[in-house]
Amino acid sequence: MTSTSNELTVDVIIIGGGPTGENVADRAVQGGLTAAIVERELVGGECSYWACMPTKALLRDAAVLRAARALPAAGKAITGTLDPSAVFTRRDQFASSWDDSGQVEWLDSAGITLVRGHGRITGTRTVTATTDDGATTTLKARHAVVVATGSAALIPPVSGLADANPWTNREAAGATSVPDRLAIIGGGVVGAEMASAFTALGSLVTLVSRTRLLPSVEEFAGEQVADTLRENGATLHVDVDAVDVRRDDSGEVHLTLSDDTEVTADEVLVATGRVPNTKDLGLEHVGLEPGSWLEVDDALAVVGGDGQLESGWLYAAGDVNHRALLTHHGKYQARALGDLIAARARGDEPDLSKWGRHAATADEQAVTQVIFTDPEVIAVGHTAESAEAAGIEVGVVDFDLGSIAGASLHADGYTGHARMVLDEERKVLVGFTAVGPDTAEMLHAATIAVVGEVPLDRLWHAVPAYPTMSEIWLRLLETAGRDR
Ligand SMILES: Cc1cc2nc3c(=O)[nH]c(=O)nc-3n(C[C@H](O)[C@H](O)[C@H](O)COP(=O)(O)OP(=O)(O)OC[C@H]3O[C@@H](n4cnc5c(N)ncnc54)[C@H](O)[C@@H]3O)c2cc1C
Ligand SMILES: NC(=O)c1ccc[n+]([C@@H]2O[C@H](COP(=O)([O-])OP(=O)(O)OC[C@H]3O[C@@H](n4cnc5c(N)ncnc54)[C@H](O)[C@@H]3O)[C@@H](O)[C@H]2O)c1
Repeated sequence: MTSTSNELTVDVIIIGGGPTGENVADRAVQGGLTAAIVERELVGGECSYWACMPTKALLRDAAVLRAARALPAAGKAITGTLDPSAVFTRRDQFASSWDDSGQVEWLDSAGITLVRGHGRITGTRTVTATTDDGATTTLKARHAVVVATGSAALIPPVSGLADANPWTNREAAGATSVPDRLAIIGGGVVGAEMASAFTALGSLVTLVSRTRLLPSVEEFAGEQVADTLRENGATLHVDVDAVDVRRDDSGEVHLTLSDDTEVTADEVLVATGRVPNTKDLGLEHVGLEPGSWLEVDDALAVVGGDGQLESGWLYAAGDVNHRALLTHHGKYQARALGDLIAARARGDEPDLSKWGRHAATADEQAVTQVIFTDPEVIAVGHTAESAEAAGIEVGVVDFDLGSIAGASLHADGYTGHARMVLDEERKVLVGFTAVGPDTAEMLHAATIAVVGEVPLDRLWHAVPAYPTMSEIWLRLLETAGRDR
């Protein structure tokens, strides 16, 4: 059988049909351009099938159960335990049973062309997509090529680990049974969320972390999550590395830690960060290093290379540019970039000023994140430490979230904490972090305050309703003092 080869010319080619790629294409089409997405696996990307959605579905039932158990009468009404198979069934729905036909329908309805296959840059404004059976499509872009190929789990060079058949986020998100004993290497967001999920599902979890738990957020938040994990039966080894991992003939996995502790488990999950999906992308054709994160300028145009990129036709958005490895930030970049490519195609100058239409300023000043652990962590903008490092005149204001009337109504024994980080010179909020059950939906108020650079004296006029947990804002302001 001979393989087929096709040719296609469009205005914009997007390699990678994850949330970022889909949104770049959508905005470009809305801007009057034609767009084609090249996707080698499932349209919808890591987020839809092996990351955000399925993992949050694994966590949700346990969160509801906990909330009910925190109230005496509701708690009494709960007579059973969590049924993992029912959790997995609902998770399957949220991963669309790993079938992307719904997303493909959406692409059709949005007027975006889908080309199945592995995309490689083969020249200036040229991408070749190759399917598993060797069929190729050569795509030419009139205006731009966007790399939105995302990231994959990093398997660190720990002796024996790669041969021990470790789980990555894919096996954890798609688990069909609950291991009796689960070892997790990595105490970042994936490690902490999956420790919460599998502890609730019934695994005996042992988490090994090189750093304190959740090192990217304020220390108090990681500490409360660590305390809760321990209370729920997990074992945490912090400030140690896994140095050796072996799976024996019986299927058990044995980990040796840098402090000589031995851990035995049924499965080991690697959650030690991400690598960019750029290894086999043809980057060498434009003088870039295969396997590297793609560095971009303010317009999200890829910088470096051997001179072929000078006319600014190659862009990178989402995880692959390493600005903020979060779906909502990838989509935010995508909206700015799709509009920017359309503007440049019309001959218009993009608006790259701070907070301008085509600038992804929030990636630098207001990254938002909800960590769906037990309890949840919410964060926007700076931590006290990162504000200090950025040369800001830092003011830190803390308050006990559990002492807010709304929180004590929400759950008996509610425990939580909140911090605002102030720029004392400009008298604005530059960061906010809180930890506590059911805080996720409280994040956006903080985001608006940070992005809007709302002066502190105006924030006093944003009156939180009584008795809600949002009264934390009033208490933080009172603690800061009106004449600060
Ligand atoms: C366990 C886990 C949980 C997470 N939870 C959250 C969360 O709750 N909230 C949140 O905001 N973020 C979360 N994230 C992060 C989030 O998943 C990523 O930030 C997001 O998926 C990035 O989107 P993207 O479009 O840039 O890349 P991806 O979603 O990785 O999509 C890239 C697409 O490109 C395709 N591709 C790659 N190379 C090629 C090629 N050469 N040719 C053709 N196609 C290619 C891939 O098949 C994929 O479909 C989580 C991550 C993990 C690992
Ligand atoms: N709710 C969410 O928003 C959400 C959920 C999951 C993942 N994500 C995103 O996915 C990305 C990847 O998450 P992640 O947890 O894999 O990475 P991460 O960078 O957040 O954490 C990795 C952790 O592993 C540790 N580590 C690295 N090598 C190690 C080793 N050899 N031994 C022991 N520990 C080691 C690091 O010190 C770090 O604490 C994050 O950037 C995160 O933003 C977001």
